[in-house]
Amino acid sequence: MSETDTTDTRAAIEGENPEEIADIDPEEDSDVERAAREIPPGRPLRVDDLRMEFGGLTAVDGAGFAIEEGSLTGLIGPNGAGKSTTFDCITGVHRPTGGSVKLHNEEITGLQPHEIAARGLVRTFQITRELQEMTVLENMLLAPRGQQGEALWRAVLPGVRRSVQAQERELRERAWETLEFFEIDHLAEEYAGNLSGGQRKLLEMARALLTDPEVVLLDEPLAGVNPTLERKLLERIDELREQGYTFLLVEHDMDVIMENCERVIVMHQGRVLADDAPAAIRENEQVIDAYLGANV
Ligand SMILES: Nc1ncnc2c1ncn2[C@@H]1O[C@H](COP(=O)(O)OP(=O)(O)OP(=O)(O)O)[C@@H](O)[C@H]1O
Repeated sequence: MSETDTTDTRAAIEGENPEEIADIDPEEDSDVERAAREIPPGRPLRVDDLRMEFGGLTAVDGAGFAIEEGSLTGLIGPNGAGKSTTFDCITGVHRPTGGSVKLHNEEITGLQPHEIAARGLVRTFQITRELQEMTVLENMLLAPRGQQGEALWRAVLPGVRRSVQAQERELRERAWETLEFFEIDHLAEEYAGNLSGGQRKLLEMARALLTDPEVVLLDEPLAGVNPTLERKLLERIDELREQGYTFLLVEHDMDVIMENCERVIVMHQGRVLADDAPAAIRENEQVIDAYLGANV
């Protein structure tokens, strides 16, 4: 392998051109290439050559990117570009038909959503009709998966009961702390269905964070949120980033993306068209042609 090849491989790994990663044949790897493809410690989430086909339709067509720890990265693209399907493949809602998703270098491709959540990657979910009939606090207590308390039989075993009770207590404390963090603790006894659109978005975020994730995928968290709550939500995201949480955000509001994300990934027809800082994205001719046009 020539020095130029090595440089190109490293450039691809550093995220300068993630699409190049798909061109590397794993069978042909040297030790140097294999070592270089390990996720650097600062990149908890990595997607390589991701594909998702529904019958004859290719929704995701070899998408690849890596996300920096503690970052807020935007994922944008025109309708049907494959953003939601990419989220669904990362979080285990769909089993991708090709490619790989790694969390801290661990292969999580094709795992169930609760298995992925247990490893530290979650997404926000809309509060369903069923959850709307529960209080905010009940919504919080239902959120974490894989808690010992879920396995009821454990509670009847001697010795385990105490640990279940301790875990329940801890969960309640954490639920209250999280509600306070999002300033919706005063709504704890309110039915989720009575919350405003913005308050519901805060609850969705609070629920996701209760599992203590490292990486959080946000699917349009600001849709229908008034400017005051929008500011509050973005401030909370900033604080959480300082604590090391990592966010990947799908959002149609281009101002929010451009003003708050340090990096923007643009998808088009199932592929990554561009992956750069907002200022560079604004000026990228391909992006303007494919998507932004009059939006910037
Ligand atoms: N379950 C499914 N079965 C069949 N086709 C699907 C399915 N989910 C998505 N698609 C198709 O895959 C393509 C990508 O859709 P996707 O929802 O991922 O795009 P998107 O970028 O999130 O779009 P939007 O911004 O409109 O939400 C679309 O053509 C869509 O119709």
